[in-house]
Amino acid sequence: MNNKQILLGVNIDHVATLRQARGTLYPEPVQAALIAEQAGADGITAHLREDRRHIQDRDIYLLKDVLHTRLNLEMAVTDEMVGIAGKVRPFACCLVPEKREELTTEGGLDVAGNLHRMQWACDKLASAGVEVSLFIDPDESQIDAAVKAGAPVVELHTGCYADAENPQQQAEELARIRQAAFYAHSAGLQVNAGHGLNFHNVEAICAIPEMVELNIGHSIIAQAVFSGLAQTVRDLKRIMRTNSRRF
Ligand SMILES: CC(=O)[C@@H](O)[C@H](O)COP(=O)(O)O
Ligand SMILES: NCC(=O)COP(=O)(O)O
Repeated sequence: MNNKQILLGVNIDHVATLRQARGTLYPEPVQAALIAEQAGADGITAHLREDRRHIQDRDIYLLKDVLHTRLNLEMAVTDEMVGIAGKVRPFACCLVPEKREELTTEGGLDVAGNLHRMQWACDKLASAGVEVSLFIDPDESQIDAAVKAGAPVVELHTGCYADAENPQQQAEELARIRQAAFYAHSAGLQVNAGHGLNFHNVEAICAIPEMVELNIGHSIIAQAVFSGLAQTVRDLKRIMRTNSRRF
């Protein structure tokens, strides 16, 4: 079992969404990242999408230079993105699926169906000193494939849990995540989770003892509109500390 408090990675994508909406220089995602760190974020996540709809290349290079915690670069498994990661050398890269037409990430990577490509990306990034995380559905076949691909970390996609339409469906999705976390930890993987987590649904995920880190973005930036970013991060960290079962 893990023996530390569960960690919070703050995803700042949607600070950049607000900036890109008008093509202004503000709000500055890098400023948001530093505020989040000072408020207790254990790391900063940023998703450099192929279409650059929010985070820009310059954001990633600046974040790498100024963060005091660590940068988790989310990216698609493409030659371009692996090349950028090799130049930036963030602490970690989380490999995610991308579809140009998607509103947001719609599911986990199909590692099992693209094993050689995933092995290639894991090898390239590991040789650059980057910790690789694979963003996957809470599915044992994908966990097995992540081990074969050589990734040390998986991030379990919590979107179906977050988007559940009723308490029964949410309970079923939570059970899937719990089982996947146990299975992945038993396989020697570090277990993270993310997507769609918020102040109302995060407690049950925090209570999963194998859970090491949660990456949360959209709900933090949304709440920050009302409470401010620093206070929002402090509030969420308090909820996570209270409900964490890591010992
Ligand atoms: C992989 C994931 O769930 C998010 O980290 C991802 O960043 C979502 O994409 P958008 O930030 O573009 O909504
Ligand atoms: N990988 C999940 C993440 O970084 C943030 O996802 P969301 O909280 O913006 O849905």
